[in-house]
Amino acid sequence: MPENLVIVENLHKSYGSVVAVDDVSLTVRRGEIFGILGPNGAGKTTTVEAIAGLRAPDRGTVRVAGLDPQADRAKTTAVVGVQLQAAELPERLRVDEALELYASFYPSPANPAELMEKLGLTKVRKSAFGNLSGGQKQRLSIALALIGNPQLAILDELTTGLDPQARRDTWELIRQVRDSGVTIILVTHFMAEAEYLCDRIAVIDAGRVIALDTPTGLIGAASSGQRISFRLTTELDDTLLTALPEVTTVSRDGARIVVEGNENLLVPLITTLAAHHHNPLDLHTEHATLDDAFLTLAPTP
Ligand SMILES: Nc1ncnc2c1ncn2[C@@H]1O[C@H](COP(=O)(O)OP(=O)(O)OP(=O)(O)O)[C@@H](O)[C@H]1O
Repeated sequence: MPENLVIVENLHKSYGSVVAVDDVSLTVRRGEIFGILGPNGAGKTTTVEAIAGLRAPDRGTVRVAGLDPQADRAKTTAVVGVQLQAAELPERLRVDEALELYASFYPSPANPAELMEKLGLTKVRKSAFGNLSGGQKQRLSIALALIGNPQLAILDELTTGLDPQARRDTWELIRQVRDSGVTIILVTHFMAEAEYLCDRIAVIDAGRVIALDTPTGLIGAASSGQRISFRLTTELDDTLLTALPEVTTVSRDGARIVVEGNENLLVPLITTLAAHHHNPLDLHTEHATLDDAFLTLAPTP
């Protein structure tokens, strides 16, 4: 089996005069949770729709398990499960009916009862779609993406609108799905979600991939490292600190002194302060997060 399940090369798609995807290239490895992150309108949904065979690219190539999703539509449908943004079902359709209906579209579907059990839907199997909670609707949409026994599941804006507990539960579910052997592409706006779940992330902005790395790699590449703040009751000569090779900036935030620098900042900072009889109070260290990296990579205009 090839290691790369999805290969996208130089994908381009316009809607009239709007360039949705300008030039996207990426590969998704078998067995990973691959995140696609980007601001509104960046081209994320169009990219995953092209991978699923739901959009014909204007230019470029897409391969999923060696198939061309446009030319091999039927075969691709059997390989890719899609949970797209705001998927709505008829209000009165019951959970078990929805799964049985979707199962009938696939050549070798999963067993609906087993899937309901796995996704915690057994209790609500006789409930109508319209009566489900947000979290239950989301779990049903994941179940529908998995009913065809896909190799690849595409999940778009999976946890939007869910409360923190339901979001956490969904994250655990996604990990279980991956551990059962399904490769996952996750489109998300939530940095914490991408940081927690994804093995690698492509950051897309204005139709192009502007960064592609592990969450840790992205954070390291885009941030200056560490930020430490504290108060002093003594007067500080900033040059004491700016002279340290680990320090990049020294600034003030009200009464607090804020020092930014690399990951090794803490020890030289404290020893230098102590050597000059400064006693830092209320000291906080902050590490950069994916949020910081994202704002550096794709700042809002
Ligand atoms: N069917 C369509 N017809 C015309 N323009 C479209 C269509 N679908 C998307 N667009 C435009 O293409 C651009 C990219 O849209 P796309 O939905 O791929 O971005 P996105 O990154 O998924 O955005 P969001 O995070 O807001 O869902 C946007 O400017 C959008 O308005």
